[in-house]
Amino acid sequence: MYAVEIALAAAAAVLVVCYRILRIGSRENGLPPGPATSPVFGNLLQIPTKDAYRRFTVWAKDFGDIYSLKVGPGTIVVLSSPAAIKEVLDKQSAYTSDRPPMALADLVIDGWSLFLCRYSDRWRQLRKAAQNLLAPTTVKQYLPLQEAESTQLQFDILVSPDKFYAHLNRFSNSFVLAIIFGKRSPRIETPSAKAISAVIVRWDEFLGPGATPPVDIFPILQWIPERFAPWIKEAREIRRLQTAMYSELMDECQQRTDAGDGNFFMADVIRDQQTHGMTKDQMRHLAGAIYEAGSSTGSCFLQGLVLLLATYPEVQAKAHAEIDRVIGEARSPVYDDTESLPYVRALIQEAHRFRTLVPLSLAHRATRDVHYNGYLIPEGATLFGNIHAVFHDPELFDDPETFNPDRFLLTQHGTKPGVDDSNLRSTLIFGTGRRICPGMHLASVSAILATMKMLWAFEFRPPLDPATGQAIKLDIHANHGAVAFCPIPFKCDIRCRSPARAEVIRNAFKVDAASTLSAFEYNLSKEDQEWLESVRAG
Ligand code: HEM
Repeated sequence: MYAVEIALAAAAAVLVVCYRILRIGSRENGLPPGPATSPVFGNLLQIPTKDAYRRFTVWAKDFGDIYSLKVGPGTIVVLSSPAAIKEVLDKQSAYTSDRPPMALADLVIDGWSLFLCRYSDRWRQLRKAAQNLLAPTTVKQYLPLQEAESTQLQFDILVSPDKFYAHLNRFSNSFVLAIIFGKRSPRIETPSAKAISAVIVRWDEFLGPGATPPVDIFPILQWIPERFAPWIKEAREIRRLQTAMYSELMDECQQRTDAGDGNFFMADVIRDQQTHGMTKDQMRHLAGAIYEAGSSTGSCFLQGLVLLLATYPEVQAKAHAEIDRVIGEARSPVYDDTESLPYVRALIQEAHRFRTLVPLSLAHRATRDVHYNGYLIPEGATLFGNIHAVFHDPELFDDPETFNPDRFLLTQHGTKPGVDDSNLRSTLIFGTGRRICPGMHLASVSAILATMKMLWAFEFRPPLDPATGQAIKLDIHANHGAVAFCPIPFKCDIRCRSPARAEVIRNAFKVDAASTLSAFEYNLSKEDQEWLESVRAG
């Protein structure tokens, strides 16, 4: 009899445990609606590891501007309208500015990456230091260097148009490297720049969805023995490579600072080490994170822009016409021309809308219960501001799948005339609340300079099929990258618009840009030096 009671109690206990396990992944009461869940996994298996933002936007159509996804025991809340994003991520940013924990990423950066850092005193410390580099007033000082680097961009594309994709990488990386570490990379083959890019690609892949097991959702996965967990080996290797390359750059900065040289960010950070209260390792992380966040975003945007220009010749023709009318052929555009080129500005806004660079922004995390429209966003929930869904909402934008810069000439945010756009802001592409991109001023200047100069100089066409002579259709939606939406390398038929323009570019690169650029040509390789001497003398 006694044995039967024990057996019944054990069976009941097993049932309760099974019930509890199977309840994992179910949507709790009060959460916003969302797609049906499966036991244990919730919606985890429905979230694609590639281009998840597309599925997120489809779900926004099905479930509205706030919906939830269950990933195991965790909750994701996706906000897909300007009002929801403003209310939750901007206005309540005191409670929605954390980042989700990333145990595996921390094996690489020890929690010291500005863009992945938890909302904490550490983040405030990093952000304050970054502000010194990226505040609008400081950014103005970089204008001569940005002008000169974009002149080199014109020169590089003129000389080897087939390598335009790599030239855009160099342009973006070199400039950010120069303002942080006081050292530019003059060629796409510059050895240090190549090494840094390779590590950044590896790190980006490591952070990509599906690249590593979801240990933050199912902590039990952390106990997988290291010999069966290649991702741990990869984390250690990335950490080793990052440490080696940033330490080398930091050591150079230290030597220059000691020698009284150093009109660049890391020199200031080293000089003010006491004020910033950071160790050498932490300074290295600060510099590395800003470099990683700032270099590839710029090139991804410009590569996407070239893709769009080649695909939409009628848009390109309008931009050319405006530039020709305002600037003419005798000189290349400069930053001060921006105000006189409304169509080019609209083109940049539309490129950001159409190919939203960071479609889901970066994940935020709620640090306390937050409410929106009667729904609960529980403490600990991961939050995504689905910028892509906003920019592709047919209620807001006329024919959103058409690339049409004119919409930004019609209304401030490109929305349909008469639509309430009071919750939109032009900086939405740069994220939200206290975590908004600190590099946005720098990025905006780089984008307009490079766009004006490329349009003035070149015509971009789809590549020709060597066998048929016919234009090859470009895929404007093919992309790679874990966070930023970057076009997969593609070919483009690029031609200088006239011999007179080619001459202006050559002179500007050899004469005007040389003195500005050479101030950042530090400790160059022999090959880099020889190349610079030959192109400047030539
Ligand atoms: C077109 C270019 C760029 C775009 C579209 C962009 C977009 C973004 C977005 C969406 C975020 C996430 C904001 C959030 O969590 O709500 C972000 C964060 C960040 N961006 Fe940018 N960015 C660009 C260029 C840059 C540049 C040039 C730099 C620096 C040189 C930079 C540095 C950062 C940093 C450090 C963060 C992390 C901020 C934090 O977590 O507090 N970005 N960016």
